[in-house]
Amino acid sequence: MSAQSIPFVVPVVDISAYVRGGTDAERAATAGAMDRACSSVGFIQILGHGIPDPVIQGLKDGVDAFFGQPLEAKKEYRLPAGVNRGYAPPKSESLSLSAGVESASRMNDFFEAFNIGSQASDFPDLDLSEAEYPANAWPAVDGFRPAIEAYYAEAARVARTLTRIFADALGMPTEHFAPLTDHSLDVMRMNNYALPESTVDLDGDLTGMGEHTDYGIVTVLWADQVPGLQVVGPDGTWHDVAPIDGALLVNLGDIMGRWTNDRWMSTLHRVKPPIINGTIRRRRSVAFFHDGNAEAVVDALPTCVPAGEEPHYAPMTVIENITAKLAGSRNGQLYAGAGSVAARILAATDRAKPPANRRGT
Ligand SMILES: O=C(O)CCC(=O)C(=O)O
Ligand SMILES: [Fe+2]
Repeated sequence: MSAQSIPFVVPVVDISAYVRGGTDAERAATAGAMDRACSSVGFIQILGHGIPDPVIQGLKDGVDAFFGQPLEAKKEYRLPAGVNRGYAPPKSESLSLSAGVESASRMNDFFEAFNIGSQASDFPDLDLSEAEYPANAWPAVDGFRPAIEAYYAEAARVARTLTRIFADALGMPTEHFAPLTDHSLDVMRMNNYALPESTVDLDGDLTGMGEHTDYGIVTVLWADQVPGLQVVGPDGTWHDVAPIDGALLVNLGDIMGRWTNDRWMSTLHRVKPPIINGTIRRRRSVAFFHDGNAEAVVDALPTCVPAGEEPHYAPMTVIENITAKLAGSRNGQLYAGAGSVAARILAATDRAKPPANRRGT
């Protein structure tokens, strides 16, 4: 069967054997399913994550309360460029630049976002840099902080559980990633895709969030079921993806690609929310990026480099990779080192366009 004729499915993996505890055989089955999912699609629907429904409801309510404020109120929570915290208004980022690809219209991603993450003060015993682990800026919105912190703690737990499954799936000791992620640079980005009616220019190059790969180890994504998220499948074309009931989406970031020497790949994705009767259908998502300790060196795992072969990438620290990617998305500097990510975007884009010389067929 050719790659073109394989139907695109995002595999579903139930991780309860690791969340609630299971037998060795159950955990081995989960790790095997994870390996197949990560080697083929790089996006996974996970069930059995154990996040209580009220925590997810609190997250949705908090996101609605924050983004429901007037733009001017939200802008109070804007932090200086380069600080990955606080409010990011629409059109302040261009994700495709992070991946080393020029977008047709720079800084045209219309999502607005609010970011929180791990702070130096969370680790008083370590001498962490405030620049790398900046302090959060909490908005004065009733109930927002406790609700968002409750979900953040759950997402962090799920991300760490995933790294244990990954270690088993890759033939490494289960706790291999623990010392590399004990003060992980984690960021949680709450995304709101909406534009006031009067600002929607349907002739423009309207992008919810430009094509990109995530930067870190793994992303745990809560999203509502409004369509918009698209993922490049093994056939090189874009496919719509929405979470099934009760599931979180999980996708691998570039660091996992480096650790696994491309046995697993960070998967390209973008967001194009539907436009119905001239208005954008509002869509929300919350991405928890688990990126690893800033100074952790990312070098191919020994189980992922066949005997006699060289690793595909030179060692790099977590912070070096994240800094280069953020310079792309935030400051408009093309990340020339994005390598295979840029090549994959260009290939996917080309395939999606009709051939130039085809007319009227
Ligand atoms: O909105 C989504 O579903 C995806 C968001 C995303 O890709 C990101 O924040 O990196
Ligand atoms: Fe993403």
